[in-house]
Amino acid sequence: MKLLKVDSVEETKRKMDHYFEGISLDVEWIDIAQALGRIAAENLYAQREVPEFPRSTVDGYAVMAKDTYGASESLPTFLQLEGNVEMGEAAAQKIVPGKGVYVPTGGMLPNGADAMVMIEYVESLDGDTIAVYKAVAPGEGIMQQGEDIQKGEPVVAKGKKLKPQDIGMLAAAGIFSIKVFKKPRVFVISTGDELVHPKEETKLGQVRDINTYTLSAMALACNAEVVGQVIVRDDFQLLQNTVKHAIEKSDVVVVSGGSSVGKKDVTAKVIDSLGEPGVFIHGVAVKPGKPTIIGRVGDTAVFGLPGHPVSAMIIYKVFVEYILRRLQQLEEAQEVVIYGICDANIHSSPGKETYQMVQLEERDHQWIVKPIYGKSGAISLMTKAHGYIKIRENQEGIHKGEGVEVILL
Ligand SMILES: Nc1nc2c(c(=O)[nH]1)N[C@H]1C(S)=C(S)[C@@H](COP(=O)(O)OP(=O)(O)OC[C@H]3O[C@@H](n4cnc5c(N)ncnc54)[C@H](O)[C@@H]3O)O[C@H]1N2
Ligand code: MOO
Repeated sequence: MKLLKVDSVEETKRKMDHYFEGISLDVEWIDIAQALGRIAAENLYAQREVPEFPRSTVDGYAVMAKDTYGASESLPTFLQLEGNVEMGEAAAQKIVPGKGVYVPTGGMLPNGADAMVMIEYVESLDGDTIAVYKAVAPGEGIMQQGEDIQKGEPVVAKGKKLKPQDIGMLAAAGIFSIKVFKKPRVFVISTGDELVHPKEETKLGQVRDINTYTLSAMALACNAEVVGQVIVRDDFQLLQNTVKHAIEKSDVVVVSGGSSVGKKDVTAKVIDSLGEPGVFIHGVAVKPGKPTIIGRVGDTAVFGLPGHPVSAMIIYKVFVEYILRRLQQLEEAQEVVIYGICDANIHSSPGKETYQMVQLEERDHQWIVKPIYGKSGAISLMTKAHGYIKIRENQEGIHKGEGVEVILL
């Protein structure tokens, strides 16, 4: 019987790993200025060291630390001033015992100097002599050559999603053009005889399409490119033509609706009709979202998500994002998790991994996690939720007062 035997979440992920073994996105070269959110397709190593010369981290005087030993507010050390270092210019001076040179923050440290005394602890006496009122240790107030980045050091690993700081790091390390994975192309289809475009007037019984909007937005949030967004009737031929076209244009096709086993639920048959290996999952032990379909046609992943807007979003997060991460060989988990204390007992569905929507409230420096309830057709549930908790299939719900992990939405 269909949908009576379903796979667990772990089994489903294992099967996805198996069916998508060796499939990944093509790569392209881009300028680092365009690389935010893109995923590095190779390990990158620094082409230069940073800083390229020892620099002062304060406004003050470059000295030999040992000249300042014993100096204090009541007993200063007197040094001969050897002029200034200018910003952006090489330091021409050489520090020998008994000498000091003025260096601004970021300026080059003259040869021989091994510490900086901040200007606050120095008095300029006659233009040639300075009184130093504080002892400094070697290395104080200095950033050594190569201290930030060593030449040849790994700066970005393959599979890293690039953040603003990574782009700054690449610029500093002398890398301006990088190989990244192409953005995954996602095609979103809503199927249902009842569905109409949300701008249209409806007749009784018709339903305005929500899923192409939420699912496309979720794809964009994962840095994917949305290459199609359409509504199709529950008609085998029509859906087959649309999914066939979508497969040709994309890496991931997401069909919502028609995933169950009703007479008009044709998504699984359509996927199977379009090529090998076809559907390898129909039914997952999750709540919501049990009738989930996952297949592969050629190198394209094809998903049949439950039509209910909440279920479609949850299944997208759990399985479509999993495949998007896999295709891009993304290293880090994308989920942002926080810890809190559950404010009420939560029931689970034995044998199913349950995703419970929650709201968060900060109380006494702690996050209080409150379950919120609604039908899986109610999109408002998702807008009210700050996140969700996962209750494992063998876990008997959660007790009030228990600590839980919340995955933020
Ligand atoms: N005999 C069984 N029936 C059902 C089972 C089951 O295990 N055995 N599972 C139920 C569950 S759970 C779900 S979820 C649904 C999923 O069914 P479908 O994927 O076939 O979804 P539809 O019937 O097409 O739609 C469900 C519901 O959602 C509305 N919908 C669909 N698409 C959209 C859209 N793009 N925007 C807004 N709303 C949409 C649709 O009008 C329906 O009300 O199956 C159960 N049945
Ligand atoms: O599992 Mo269905 O997704 O609850 O409505």
